[in-house]
Amino acid sequence: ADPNNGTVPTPLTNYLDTQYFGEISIGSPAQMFNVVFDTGSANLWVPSQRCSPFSTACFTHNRYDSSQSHTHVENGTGFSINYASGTIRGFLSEDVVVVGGLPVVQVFAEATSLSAMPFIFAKFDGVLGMGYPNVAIDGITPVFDQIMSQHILKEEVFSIYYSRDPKQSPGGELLLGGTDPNYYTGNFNYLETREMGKWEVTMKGVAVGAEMMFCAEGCTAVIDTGSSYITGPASSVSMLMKTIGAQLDETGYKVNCDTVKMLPSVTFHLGGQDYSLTHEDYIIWQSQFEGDVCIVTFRGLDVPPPTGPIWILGANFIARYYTEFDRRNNRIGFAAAV
Ligand SMILES: CCN(C(=O)c1cnc(C)nc1NCc1ccco1)[C@H]1CCCNC1
Repeated sequence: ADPNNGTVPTPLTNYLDTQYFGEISIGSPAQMFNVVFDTGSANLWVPSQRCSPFSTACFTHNRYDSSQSHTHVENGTGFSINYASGTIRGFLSEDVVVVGGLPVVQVFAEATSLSAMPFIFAKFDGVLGMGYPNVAIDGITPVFDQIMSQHILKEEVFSIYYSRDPKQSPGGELLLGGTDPNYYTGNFNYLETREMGKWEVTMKGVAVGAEMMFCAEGCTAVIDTGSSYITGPASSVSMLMKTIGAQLDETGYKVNCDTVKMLPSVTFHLGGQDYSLTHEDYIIWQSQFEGDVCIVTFRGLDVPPPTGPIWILGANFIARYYTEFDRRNNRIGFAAAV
């Protein structure tokens, strides 16, 4: 009998409340990798043993060596993926991938070049896309679709918990097949995904304090478990930051730590519900030797049409609102995280 009754948990590591990743294995014998479970993309990639020695981001991470795996199947098709934040190039391979103890035969990309920015800062090795198949590059069937076709999950959903306390262990949980009552309270509120095949919803407004400031006529919000921050159109975010007195420097927005307690909440109107973040949720307070630094976890990002303009709700939002991604009903559920 299945001890997890049709659900499969994977504990996640929380790195500074900005990177959350879990362990998978690829190949036989198992080669271990830390990956981000990313609803903002739909492909699996890990660094390759064959990556160029000049790719700093490559040799500082675990690399897949196909010559050491007797279940490896050659493919060789070219692969490249461009995130707003960086580029990955490589080629396709097939091997046994194990997620939460579940083996699937999976086509994935061996990355032979990773842009130094941002991947030299990555504590994870690769990315496991949890997006829909129609956004998968090279038309590859994503890992979660492979798992669904095994008909072992109680429900065709997966849920994500991100801890806000860097000292808490585990720092989060991916649960395939259901939701985990240990990590949320109250009921779920559901939103239909806006467009088939993307983890995005229609947002009805963004308020600062009690005042509606953006997206009053409606806009798109992507729920991206692989993004650290909340991003919005650069002009809107810069107005929002001015309202809370934040200054932009080369690493992002910061506020004077003395003002943090008085900062207003920022509220996202989604599906008839208000999802508010307080300063506890959107400020990362770092004590550094030259004094405390208070980072605002919002970033300006202009995504070009037709995809943009969009808001991206990332880890800081998910840490406050436990999120269920429902492939059966094409909807996203939010509940208050514990
Ligand atoms: C993974 C690539 N992503 C990042 O935003 C990103 C980049 N570089 C670093 C160093 N970290 C990132 N995310 C850390 C993280 C883990 C969980 C929450 O945030 C995005 C690209 C767009 C699709 N969605 C994912």
